Amino acid sequence: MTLVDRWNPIYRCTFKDRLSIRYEEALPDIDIFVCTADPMIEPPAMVINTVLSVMAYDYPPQKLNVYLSDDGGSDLTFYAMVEALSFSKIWLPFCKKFKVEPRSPEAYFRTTVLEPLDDSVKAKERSSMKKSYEGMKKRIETTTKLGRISEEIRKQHKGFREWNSVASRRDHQTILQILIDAKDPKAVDIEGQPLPTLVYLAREKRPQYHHNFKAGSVNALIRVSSRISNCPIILILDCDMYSNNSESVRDAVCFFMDEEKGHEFGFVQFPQSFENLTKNDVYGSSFNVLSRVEIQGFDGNGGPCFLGTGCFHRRNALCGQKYSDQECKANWKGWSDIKIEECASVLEDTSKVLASCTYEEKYAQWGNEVGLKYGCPTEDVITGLAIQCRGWRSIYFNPERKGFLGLAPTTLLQALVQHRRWSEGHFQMLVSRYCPLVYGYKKIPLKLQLSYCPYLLCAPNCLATLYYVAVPSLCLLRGIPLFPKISSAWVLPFAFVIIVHRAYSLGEFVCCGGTLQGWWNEQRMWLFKRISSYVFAFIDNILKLMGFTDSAFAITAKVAETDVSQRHEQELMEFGASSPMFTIIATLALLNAFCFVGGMKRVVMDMQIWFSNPFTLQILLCALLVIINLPVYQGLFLRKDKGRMPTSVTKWSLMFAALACALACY
Ligand SMILES: O=c1ccn([C@@H]2O[C@H](COP(=O)(O)OP(=O)(O)O[C@H]3O[C@H](CO)[C@@H](O)[C@H](O)[C@H]3O)[C@@H](O)[C@H]2O)c(=O)[nH]1
Ligand SMILES: [Mn+2]
Repeated sequence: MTLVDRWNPIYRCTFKDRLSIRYEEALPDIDIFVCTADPMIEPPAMVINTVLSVMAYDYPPQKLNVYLSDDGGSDLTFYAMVEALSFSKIWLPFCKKFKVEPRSPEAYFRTTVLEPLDDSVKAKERSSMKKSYEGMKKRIETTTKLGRISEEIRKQHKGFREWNSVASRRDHQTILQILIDAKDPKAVDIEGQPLPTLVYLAREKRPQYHHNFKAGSVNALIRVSSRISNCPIILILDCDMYSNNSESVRDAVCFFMDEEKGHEFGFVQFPQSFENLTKNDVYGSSFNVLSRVEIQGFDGNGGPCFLGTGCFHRRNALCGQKYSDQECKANWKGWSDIKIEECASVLEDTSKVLASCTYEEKYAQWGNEVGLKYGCPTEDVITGLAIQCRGWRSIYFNPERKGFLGLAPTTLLQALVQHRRWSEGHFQMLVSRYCPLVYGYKKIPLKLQLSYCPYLLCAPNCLATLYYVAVPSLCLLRGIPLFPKISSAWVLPFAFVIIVHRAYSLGEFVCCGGTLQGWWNEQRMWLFKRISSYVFAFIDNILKLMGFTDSAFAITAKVAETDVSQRHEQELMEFGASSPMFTIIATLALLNAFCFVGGMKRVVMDMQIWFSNPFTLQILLCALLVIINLPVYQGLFLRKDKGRMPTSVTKWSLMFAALACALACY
């Protein structure tokens, strides 16, 4: 299915030195959007690390504008931003002086502990910087734990007063605070260098208005930033995706400023990479093959999809402008020069209305033709497709040193819930008017339309998988042969395809930097996703089509309790919670174990050699399922830690599996 992505991969590189020589003065301004939604799931200390890492980009600071959208509307996050504001004054000069990498303080102090420090000046400055950072982190974490802001802190910034009138996180006015205003001559770091603009926004929330999750938040940012800085290039980031490479902005600008083709590019997508993966990646979330093979192929077919984070957009393209050859070519370097003169307090007052609930009622094209699209859990993919259909090309750039690093889920349930959201969004896209084959017809190349399809078809795929994990095994138990004998010539083509396909997948996985065990884990996740996430996504979609439910956005947790993260490091699969998804997984695992035992009994009693036994293939399939499910049996019966399967899941799944087997036998 994904063959179409493997035809014509494109690998890109940039020449940043030439960019500086030719265009250092003409570099475009950049708006950077960071989205956060909940101070408990996404700790403010982590959020500001992302913010600090992008403020410290190796780029003229007066050309950088960093916006944080806080859908949690939390003064705890705002407090962290106030702390970040003062910390940036020492952090940015430090980064530039010693060319520090990565520029998220947390990641820097964690990853470079072992680096030998022969340079004593650096050593001294670094340890004092570390102290300041840890002091700040401590203050933020204590406040977050406390859950409210003390009187003393309140006095630090006028912005805290806004929270006097906040009823709840779902019911409050727009809060907009320009924390650093680059036009203010006093906004400098300790060495007197200018600082990037820093803005905090919590858009208005009212219970009677749908807020459209991340898409709504990005769209509010697009409008607010258009008043404050209006930069031609926008970088969109999730709050956990810190910049791991201080030159990424220059990389992206290299594409947009390309003299021949630059004017055609709508967005430049970097891969999603993660910093918290274990060696063998138990939940198969590394996306190694995806980001090193498949999206490269997407690029070759006409441009990668938009992945929601780590992506540089051309503002015009994102805001609905159609690509037109002459027009765009004529002003490929003419980045808008409208300088905004108003001072921060005026801007704060006049821009608030842009983030209000009622604004989009008046301008209904938002969320439709303009900005990110609403109504789909994978708003990013749909939006990317729409931009491509407006004639823009997109670029995939996967540099040696990763541009951004984020956090992957650390428990099985979170991983499955994330895939449920994704597959639900994808399937929804397939059956909506945004189906690439319909929406993209004659607008984008056929091969690009086809490239989208394998991902969009995930959810309905669950039906075939459900059939193959249950029916052959039950038939084995009952004594109905389904597959040809292994001596039959019919077996050959199937065996050939299966073996070659899996061998190729293994080879590819290892070439992309995975391990053998990692591949095996991915096969298990492949199965689990198909029998749980995709099933629910499929059902949800059907219900939605019939108008019963509405899709939600379950935010992926970014922190785990100590014992959970310990088990994650030991690569123990984390069950822990009771969820219907686990019940399905456990039921099918047990069912196959029962059928395997029953099937073996039959074979032993029949005394037929395996070569001419009609059940050999069924037994093999069943055995394979038992082997791949080993961690499930462990979680059900052997483990004693908190990450084991909850007893209720064990009970129900035993009952269901026994019932199914009983029905099959009699
Ligand atoms: O109401 C909301 C919900 C989420 N977010 C933010 O959206 C981002 C992504 O959410 P997360 O829970 O981390 O979801 P993931 O599954 O990790 O996100 C992936 O998938 C999403 C689409 O499903 C994309 O939007 C993301 O960019 C992509 O990283 C986070 O920064 C959130 O703070 C909001 O701003 N408002
Ligand atoms: Mn995430």
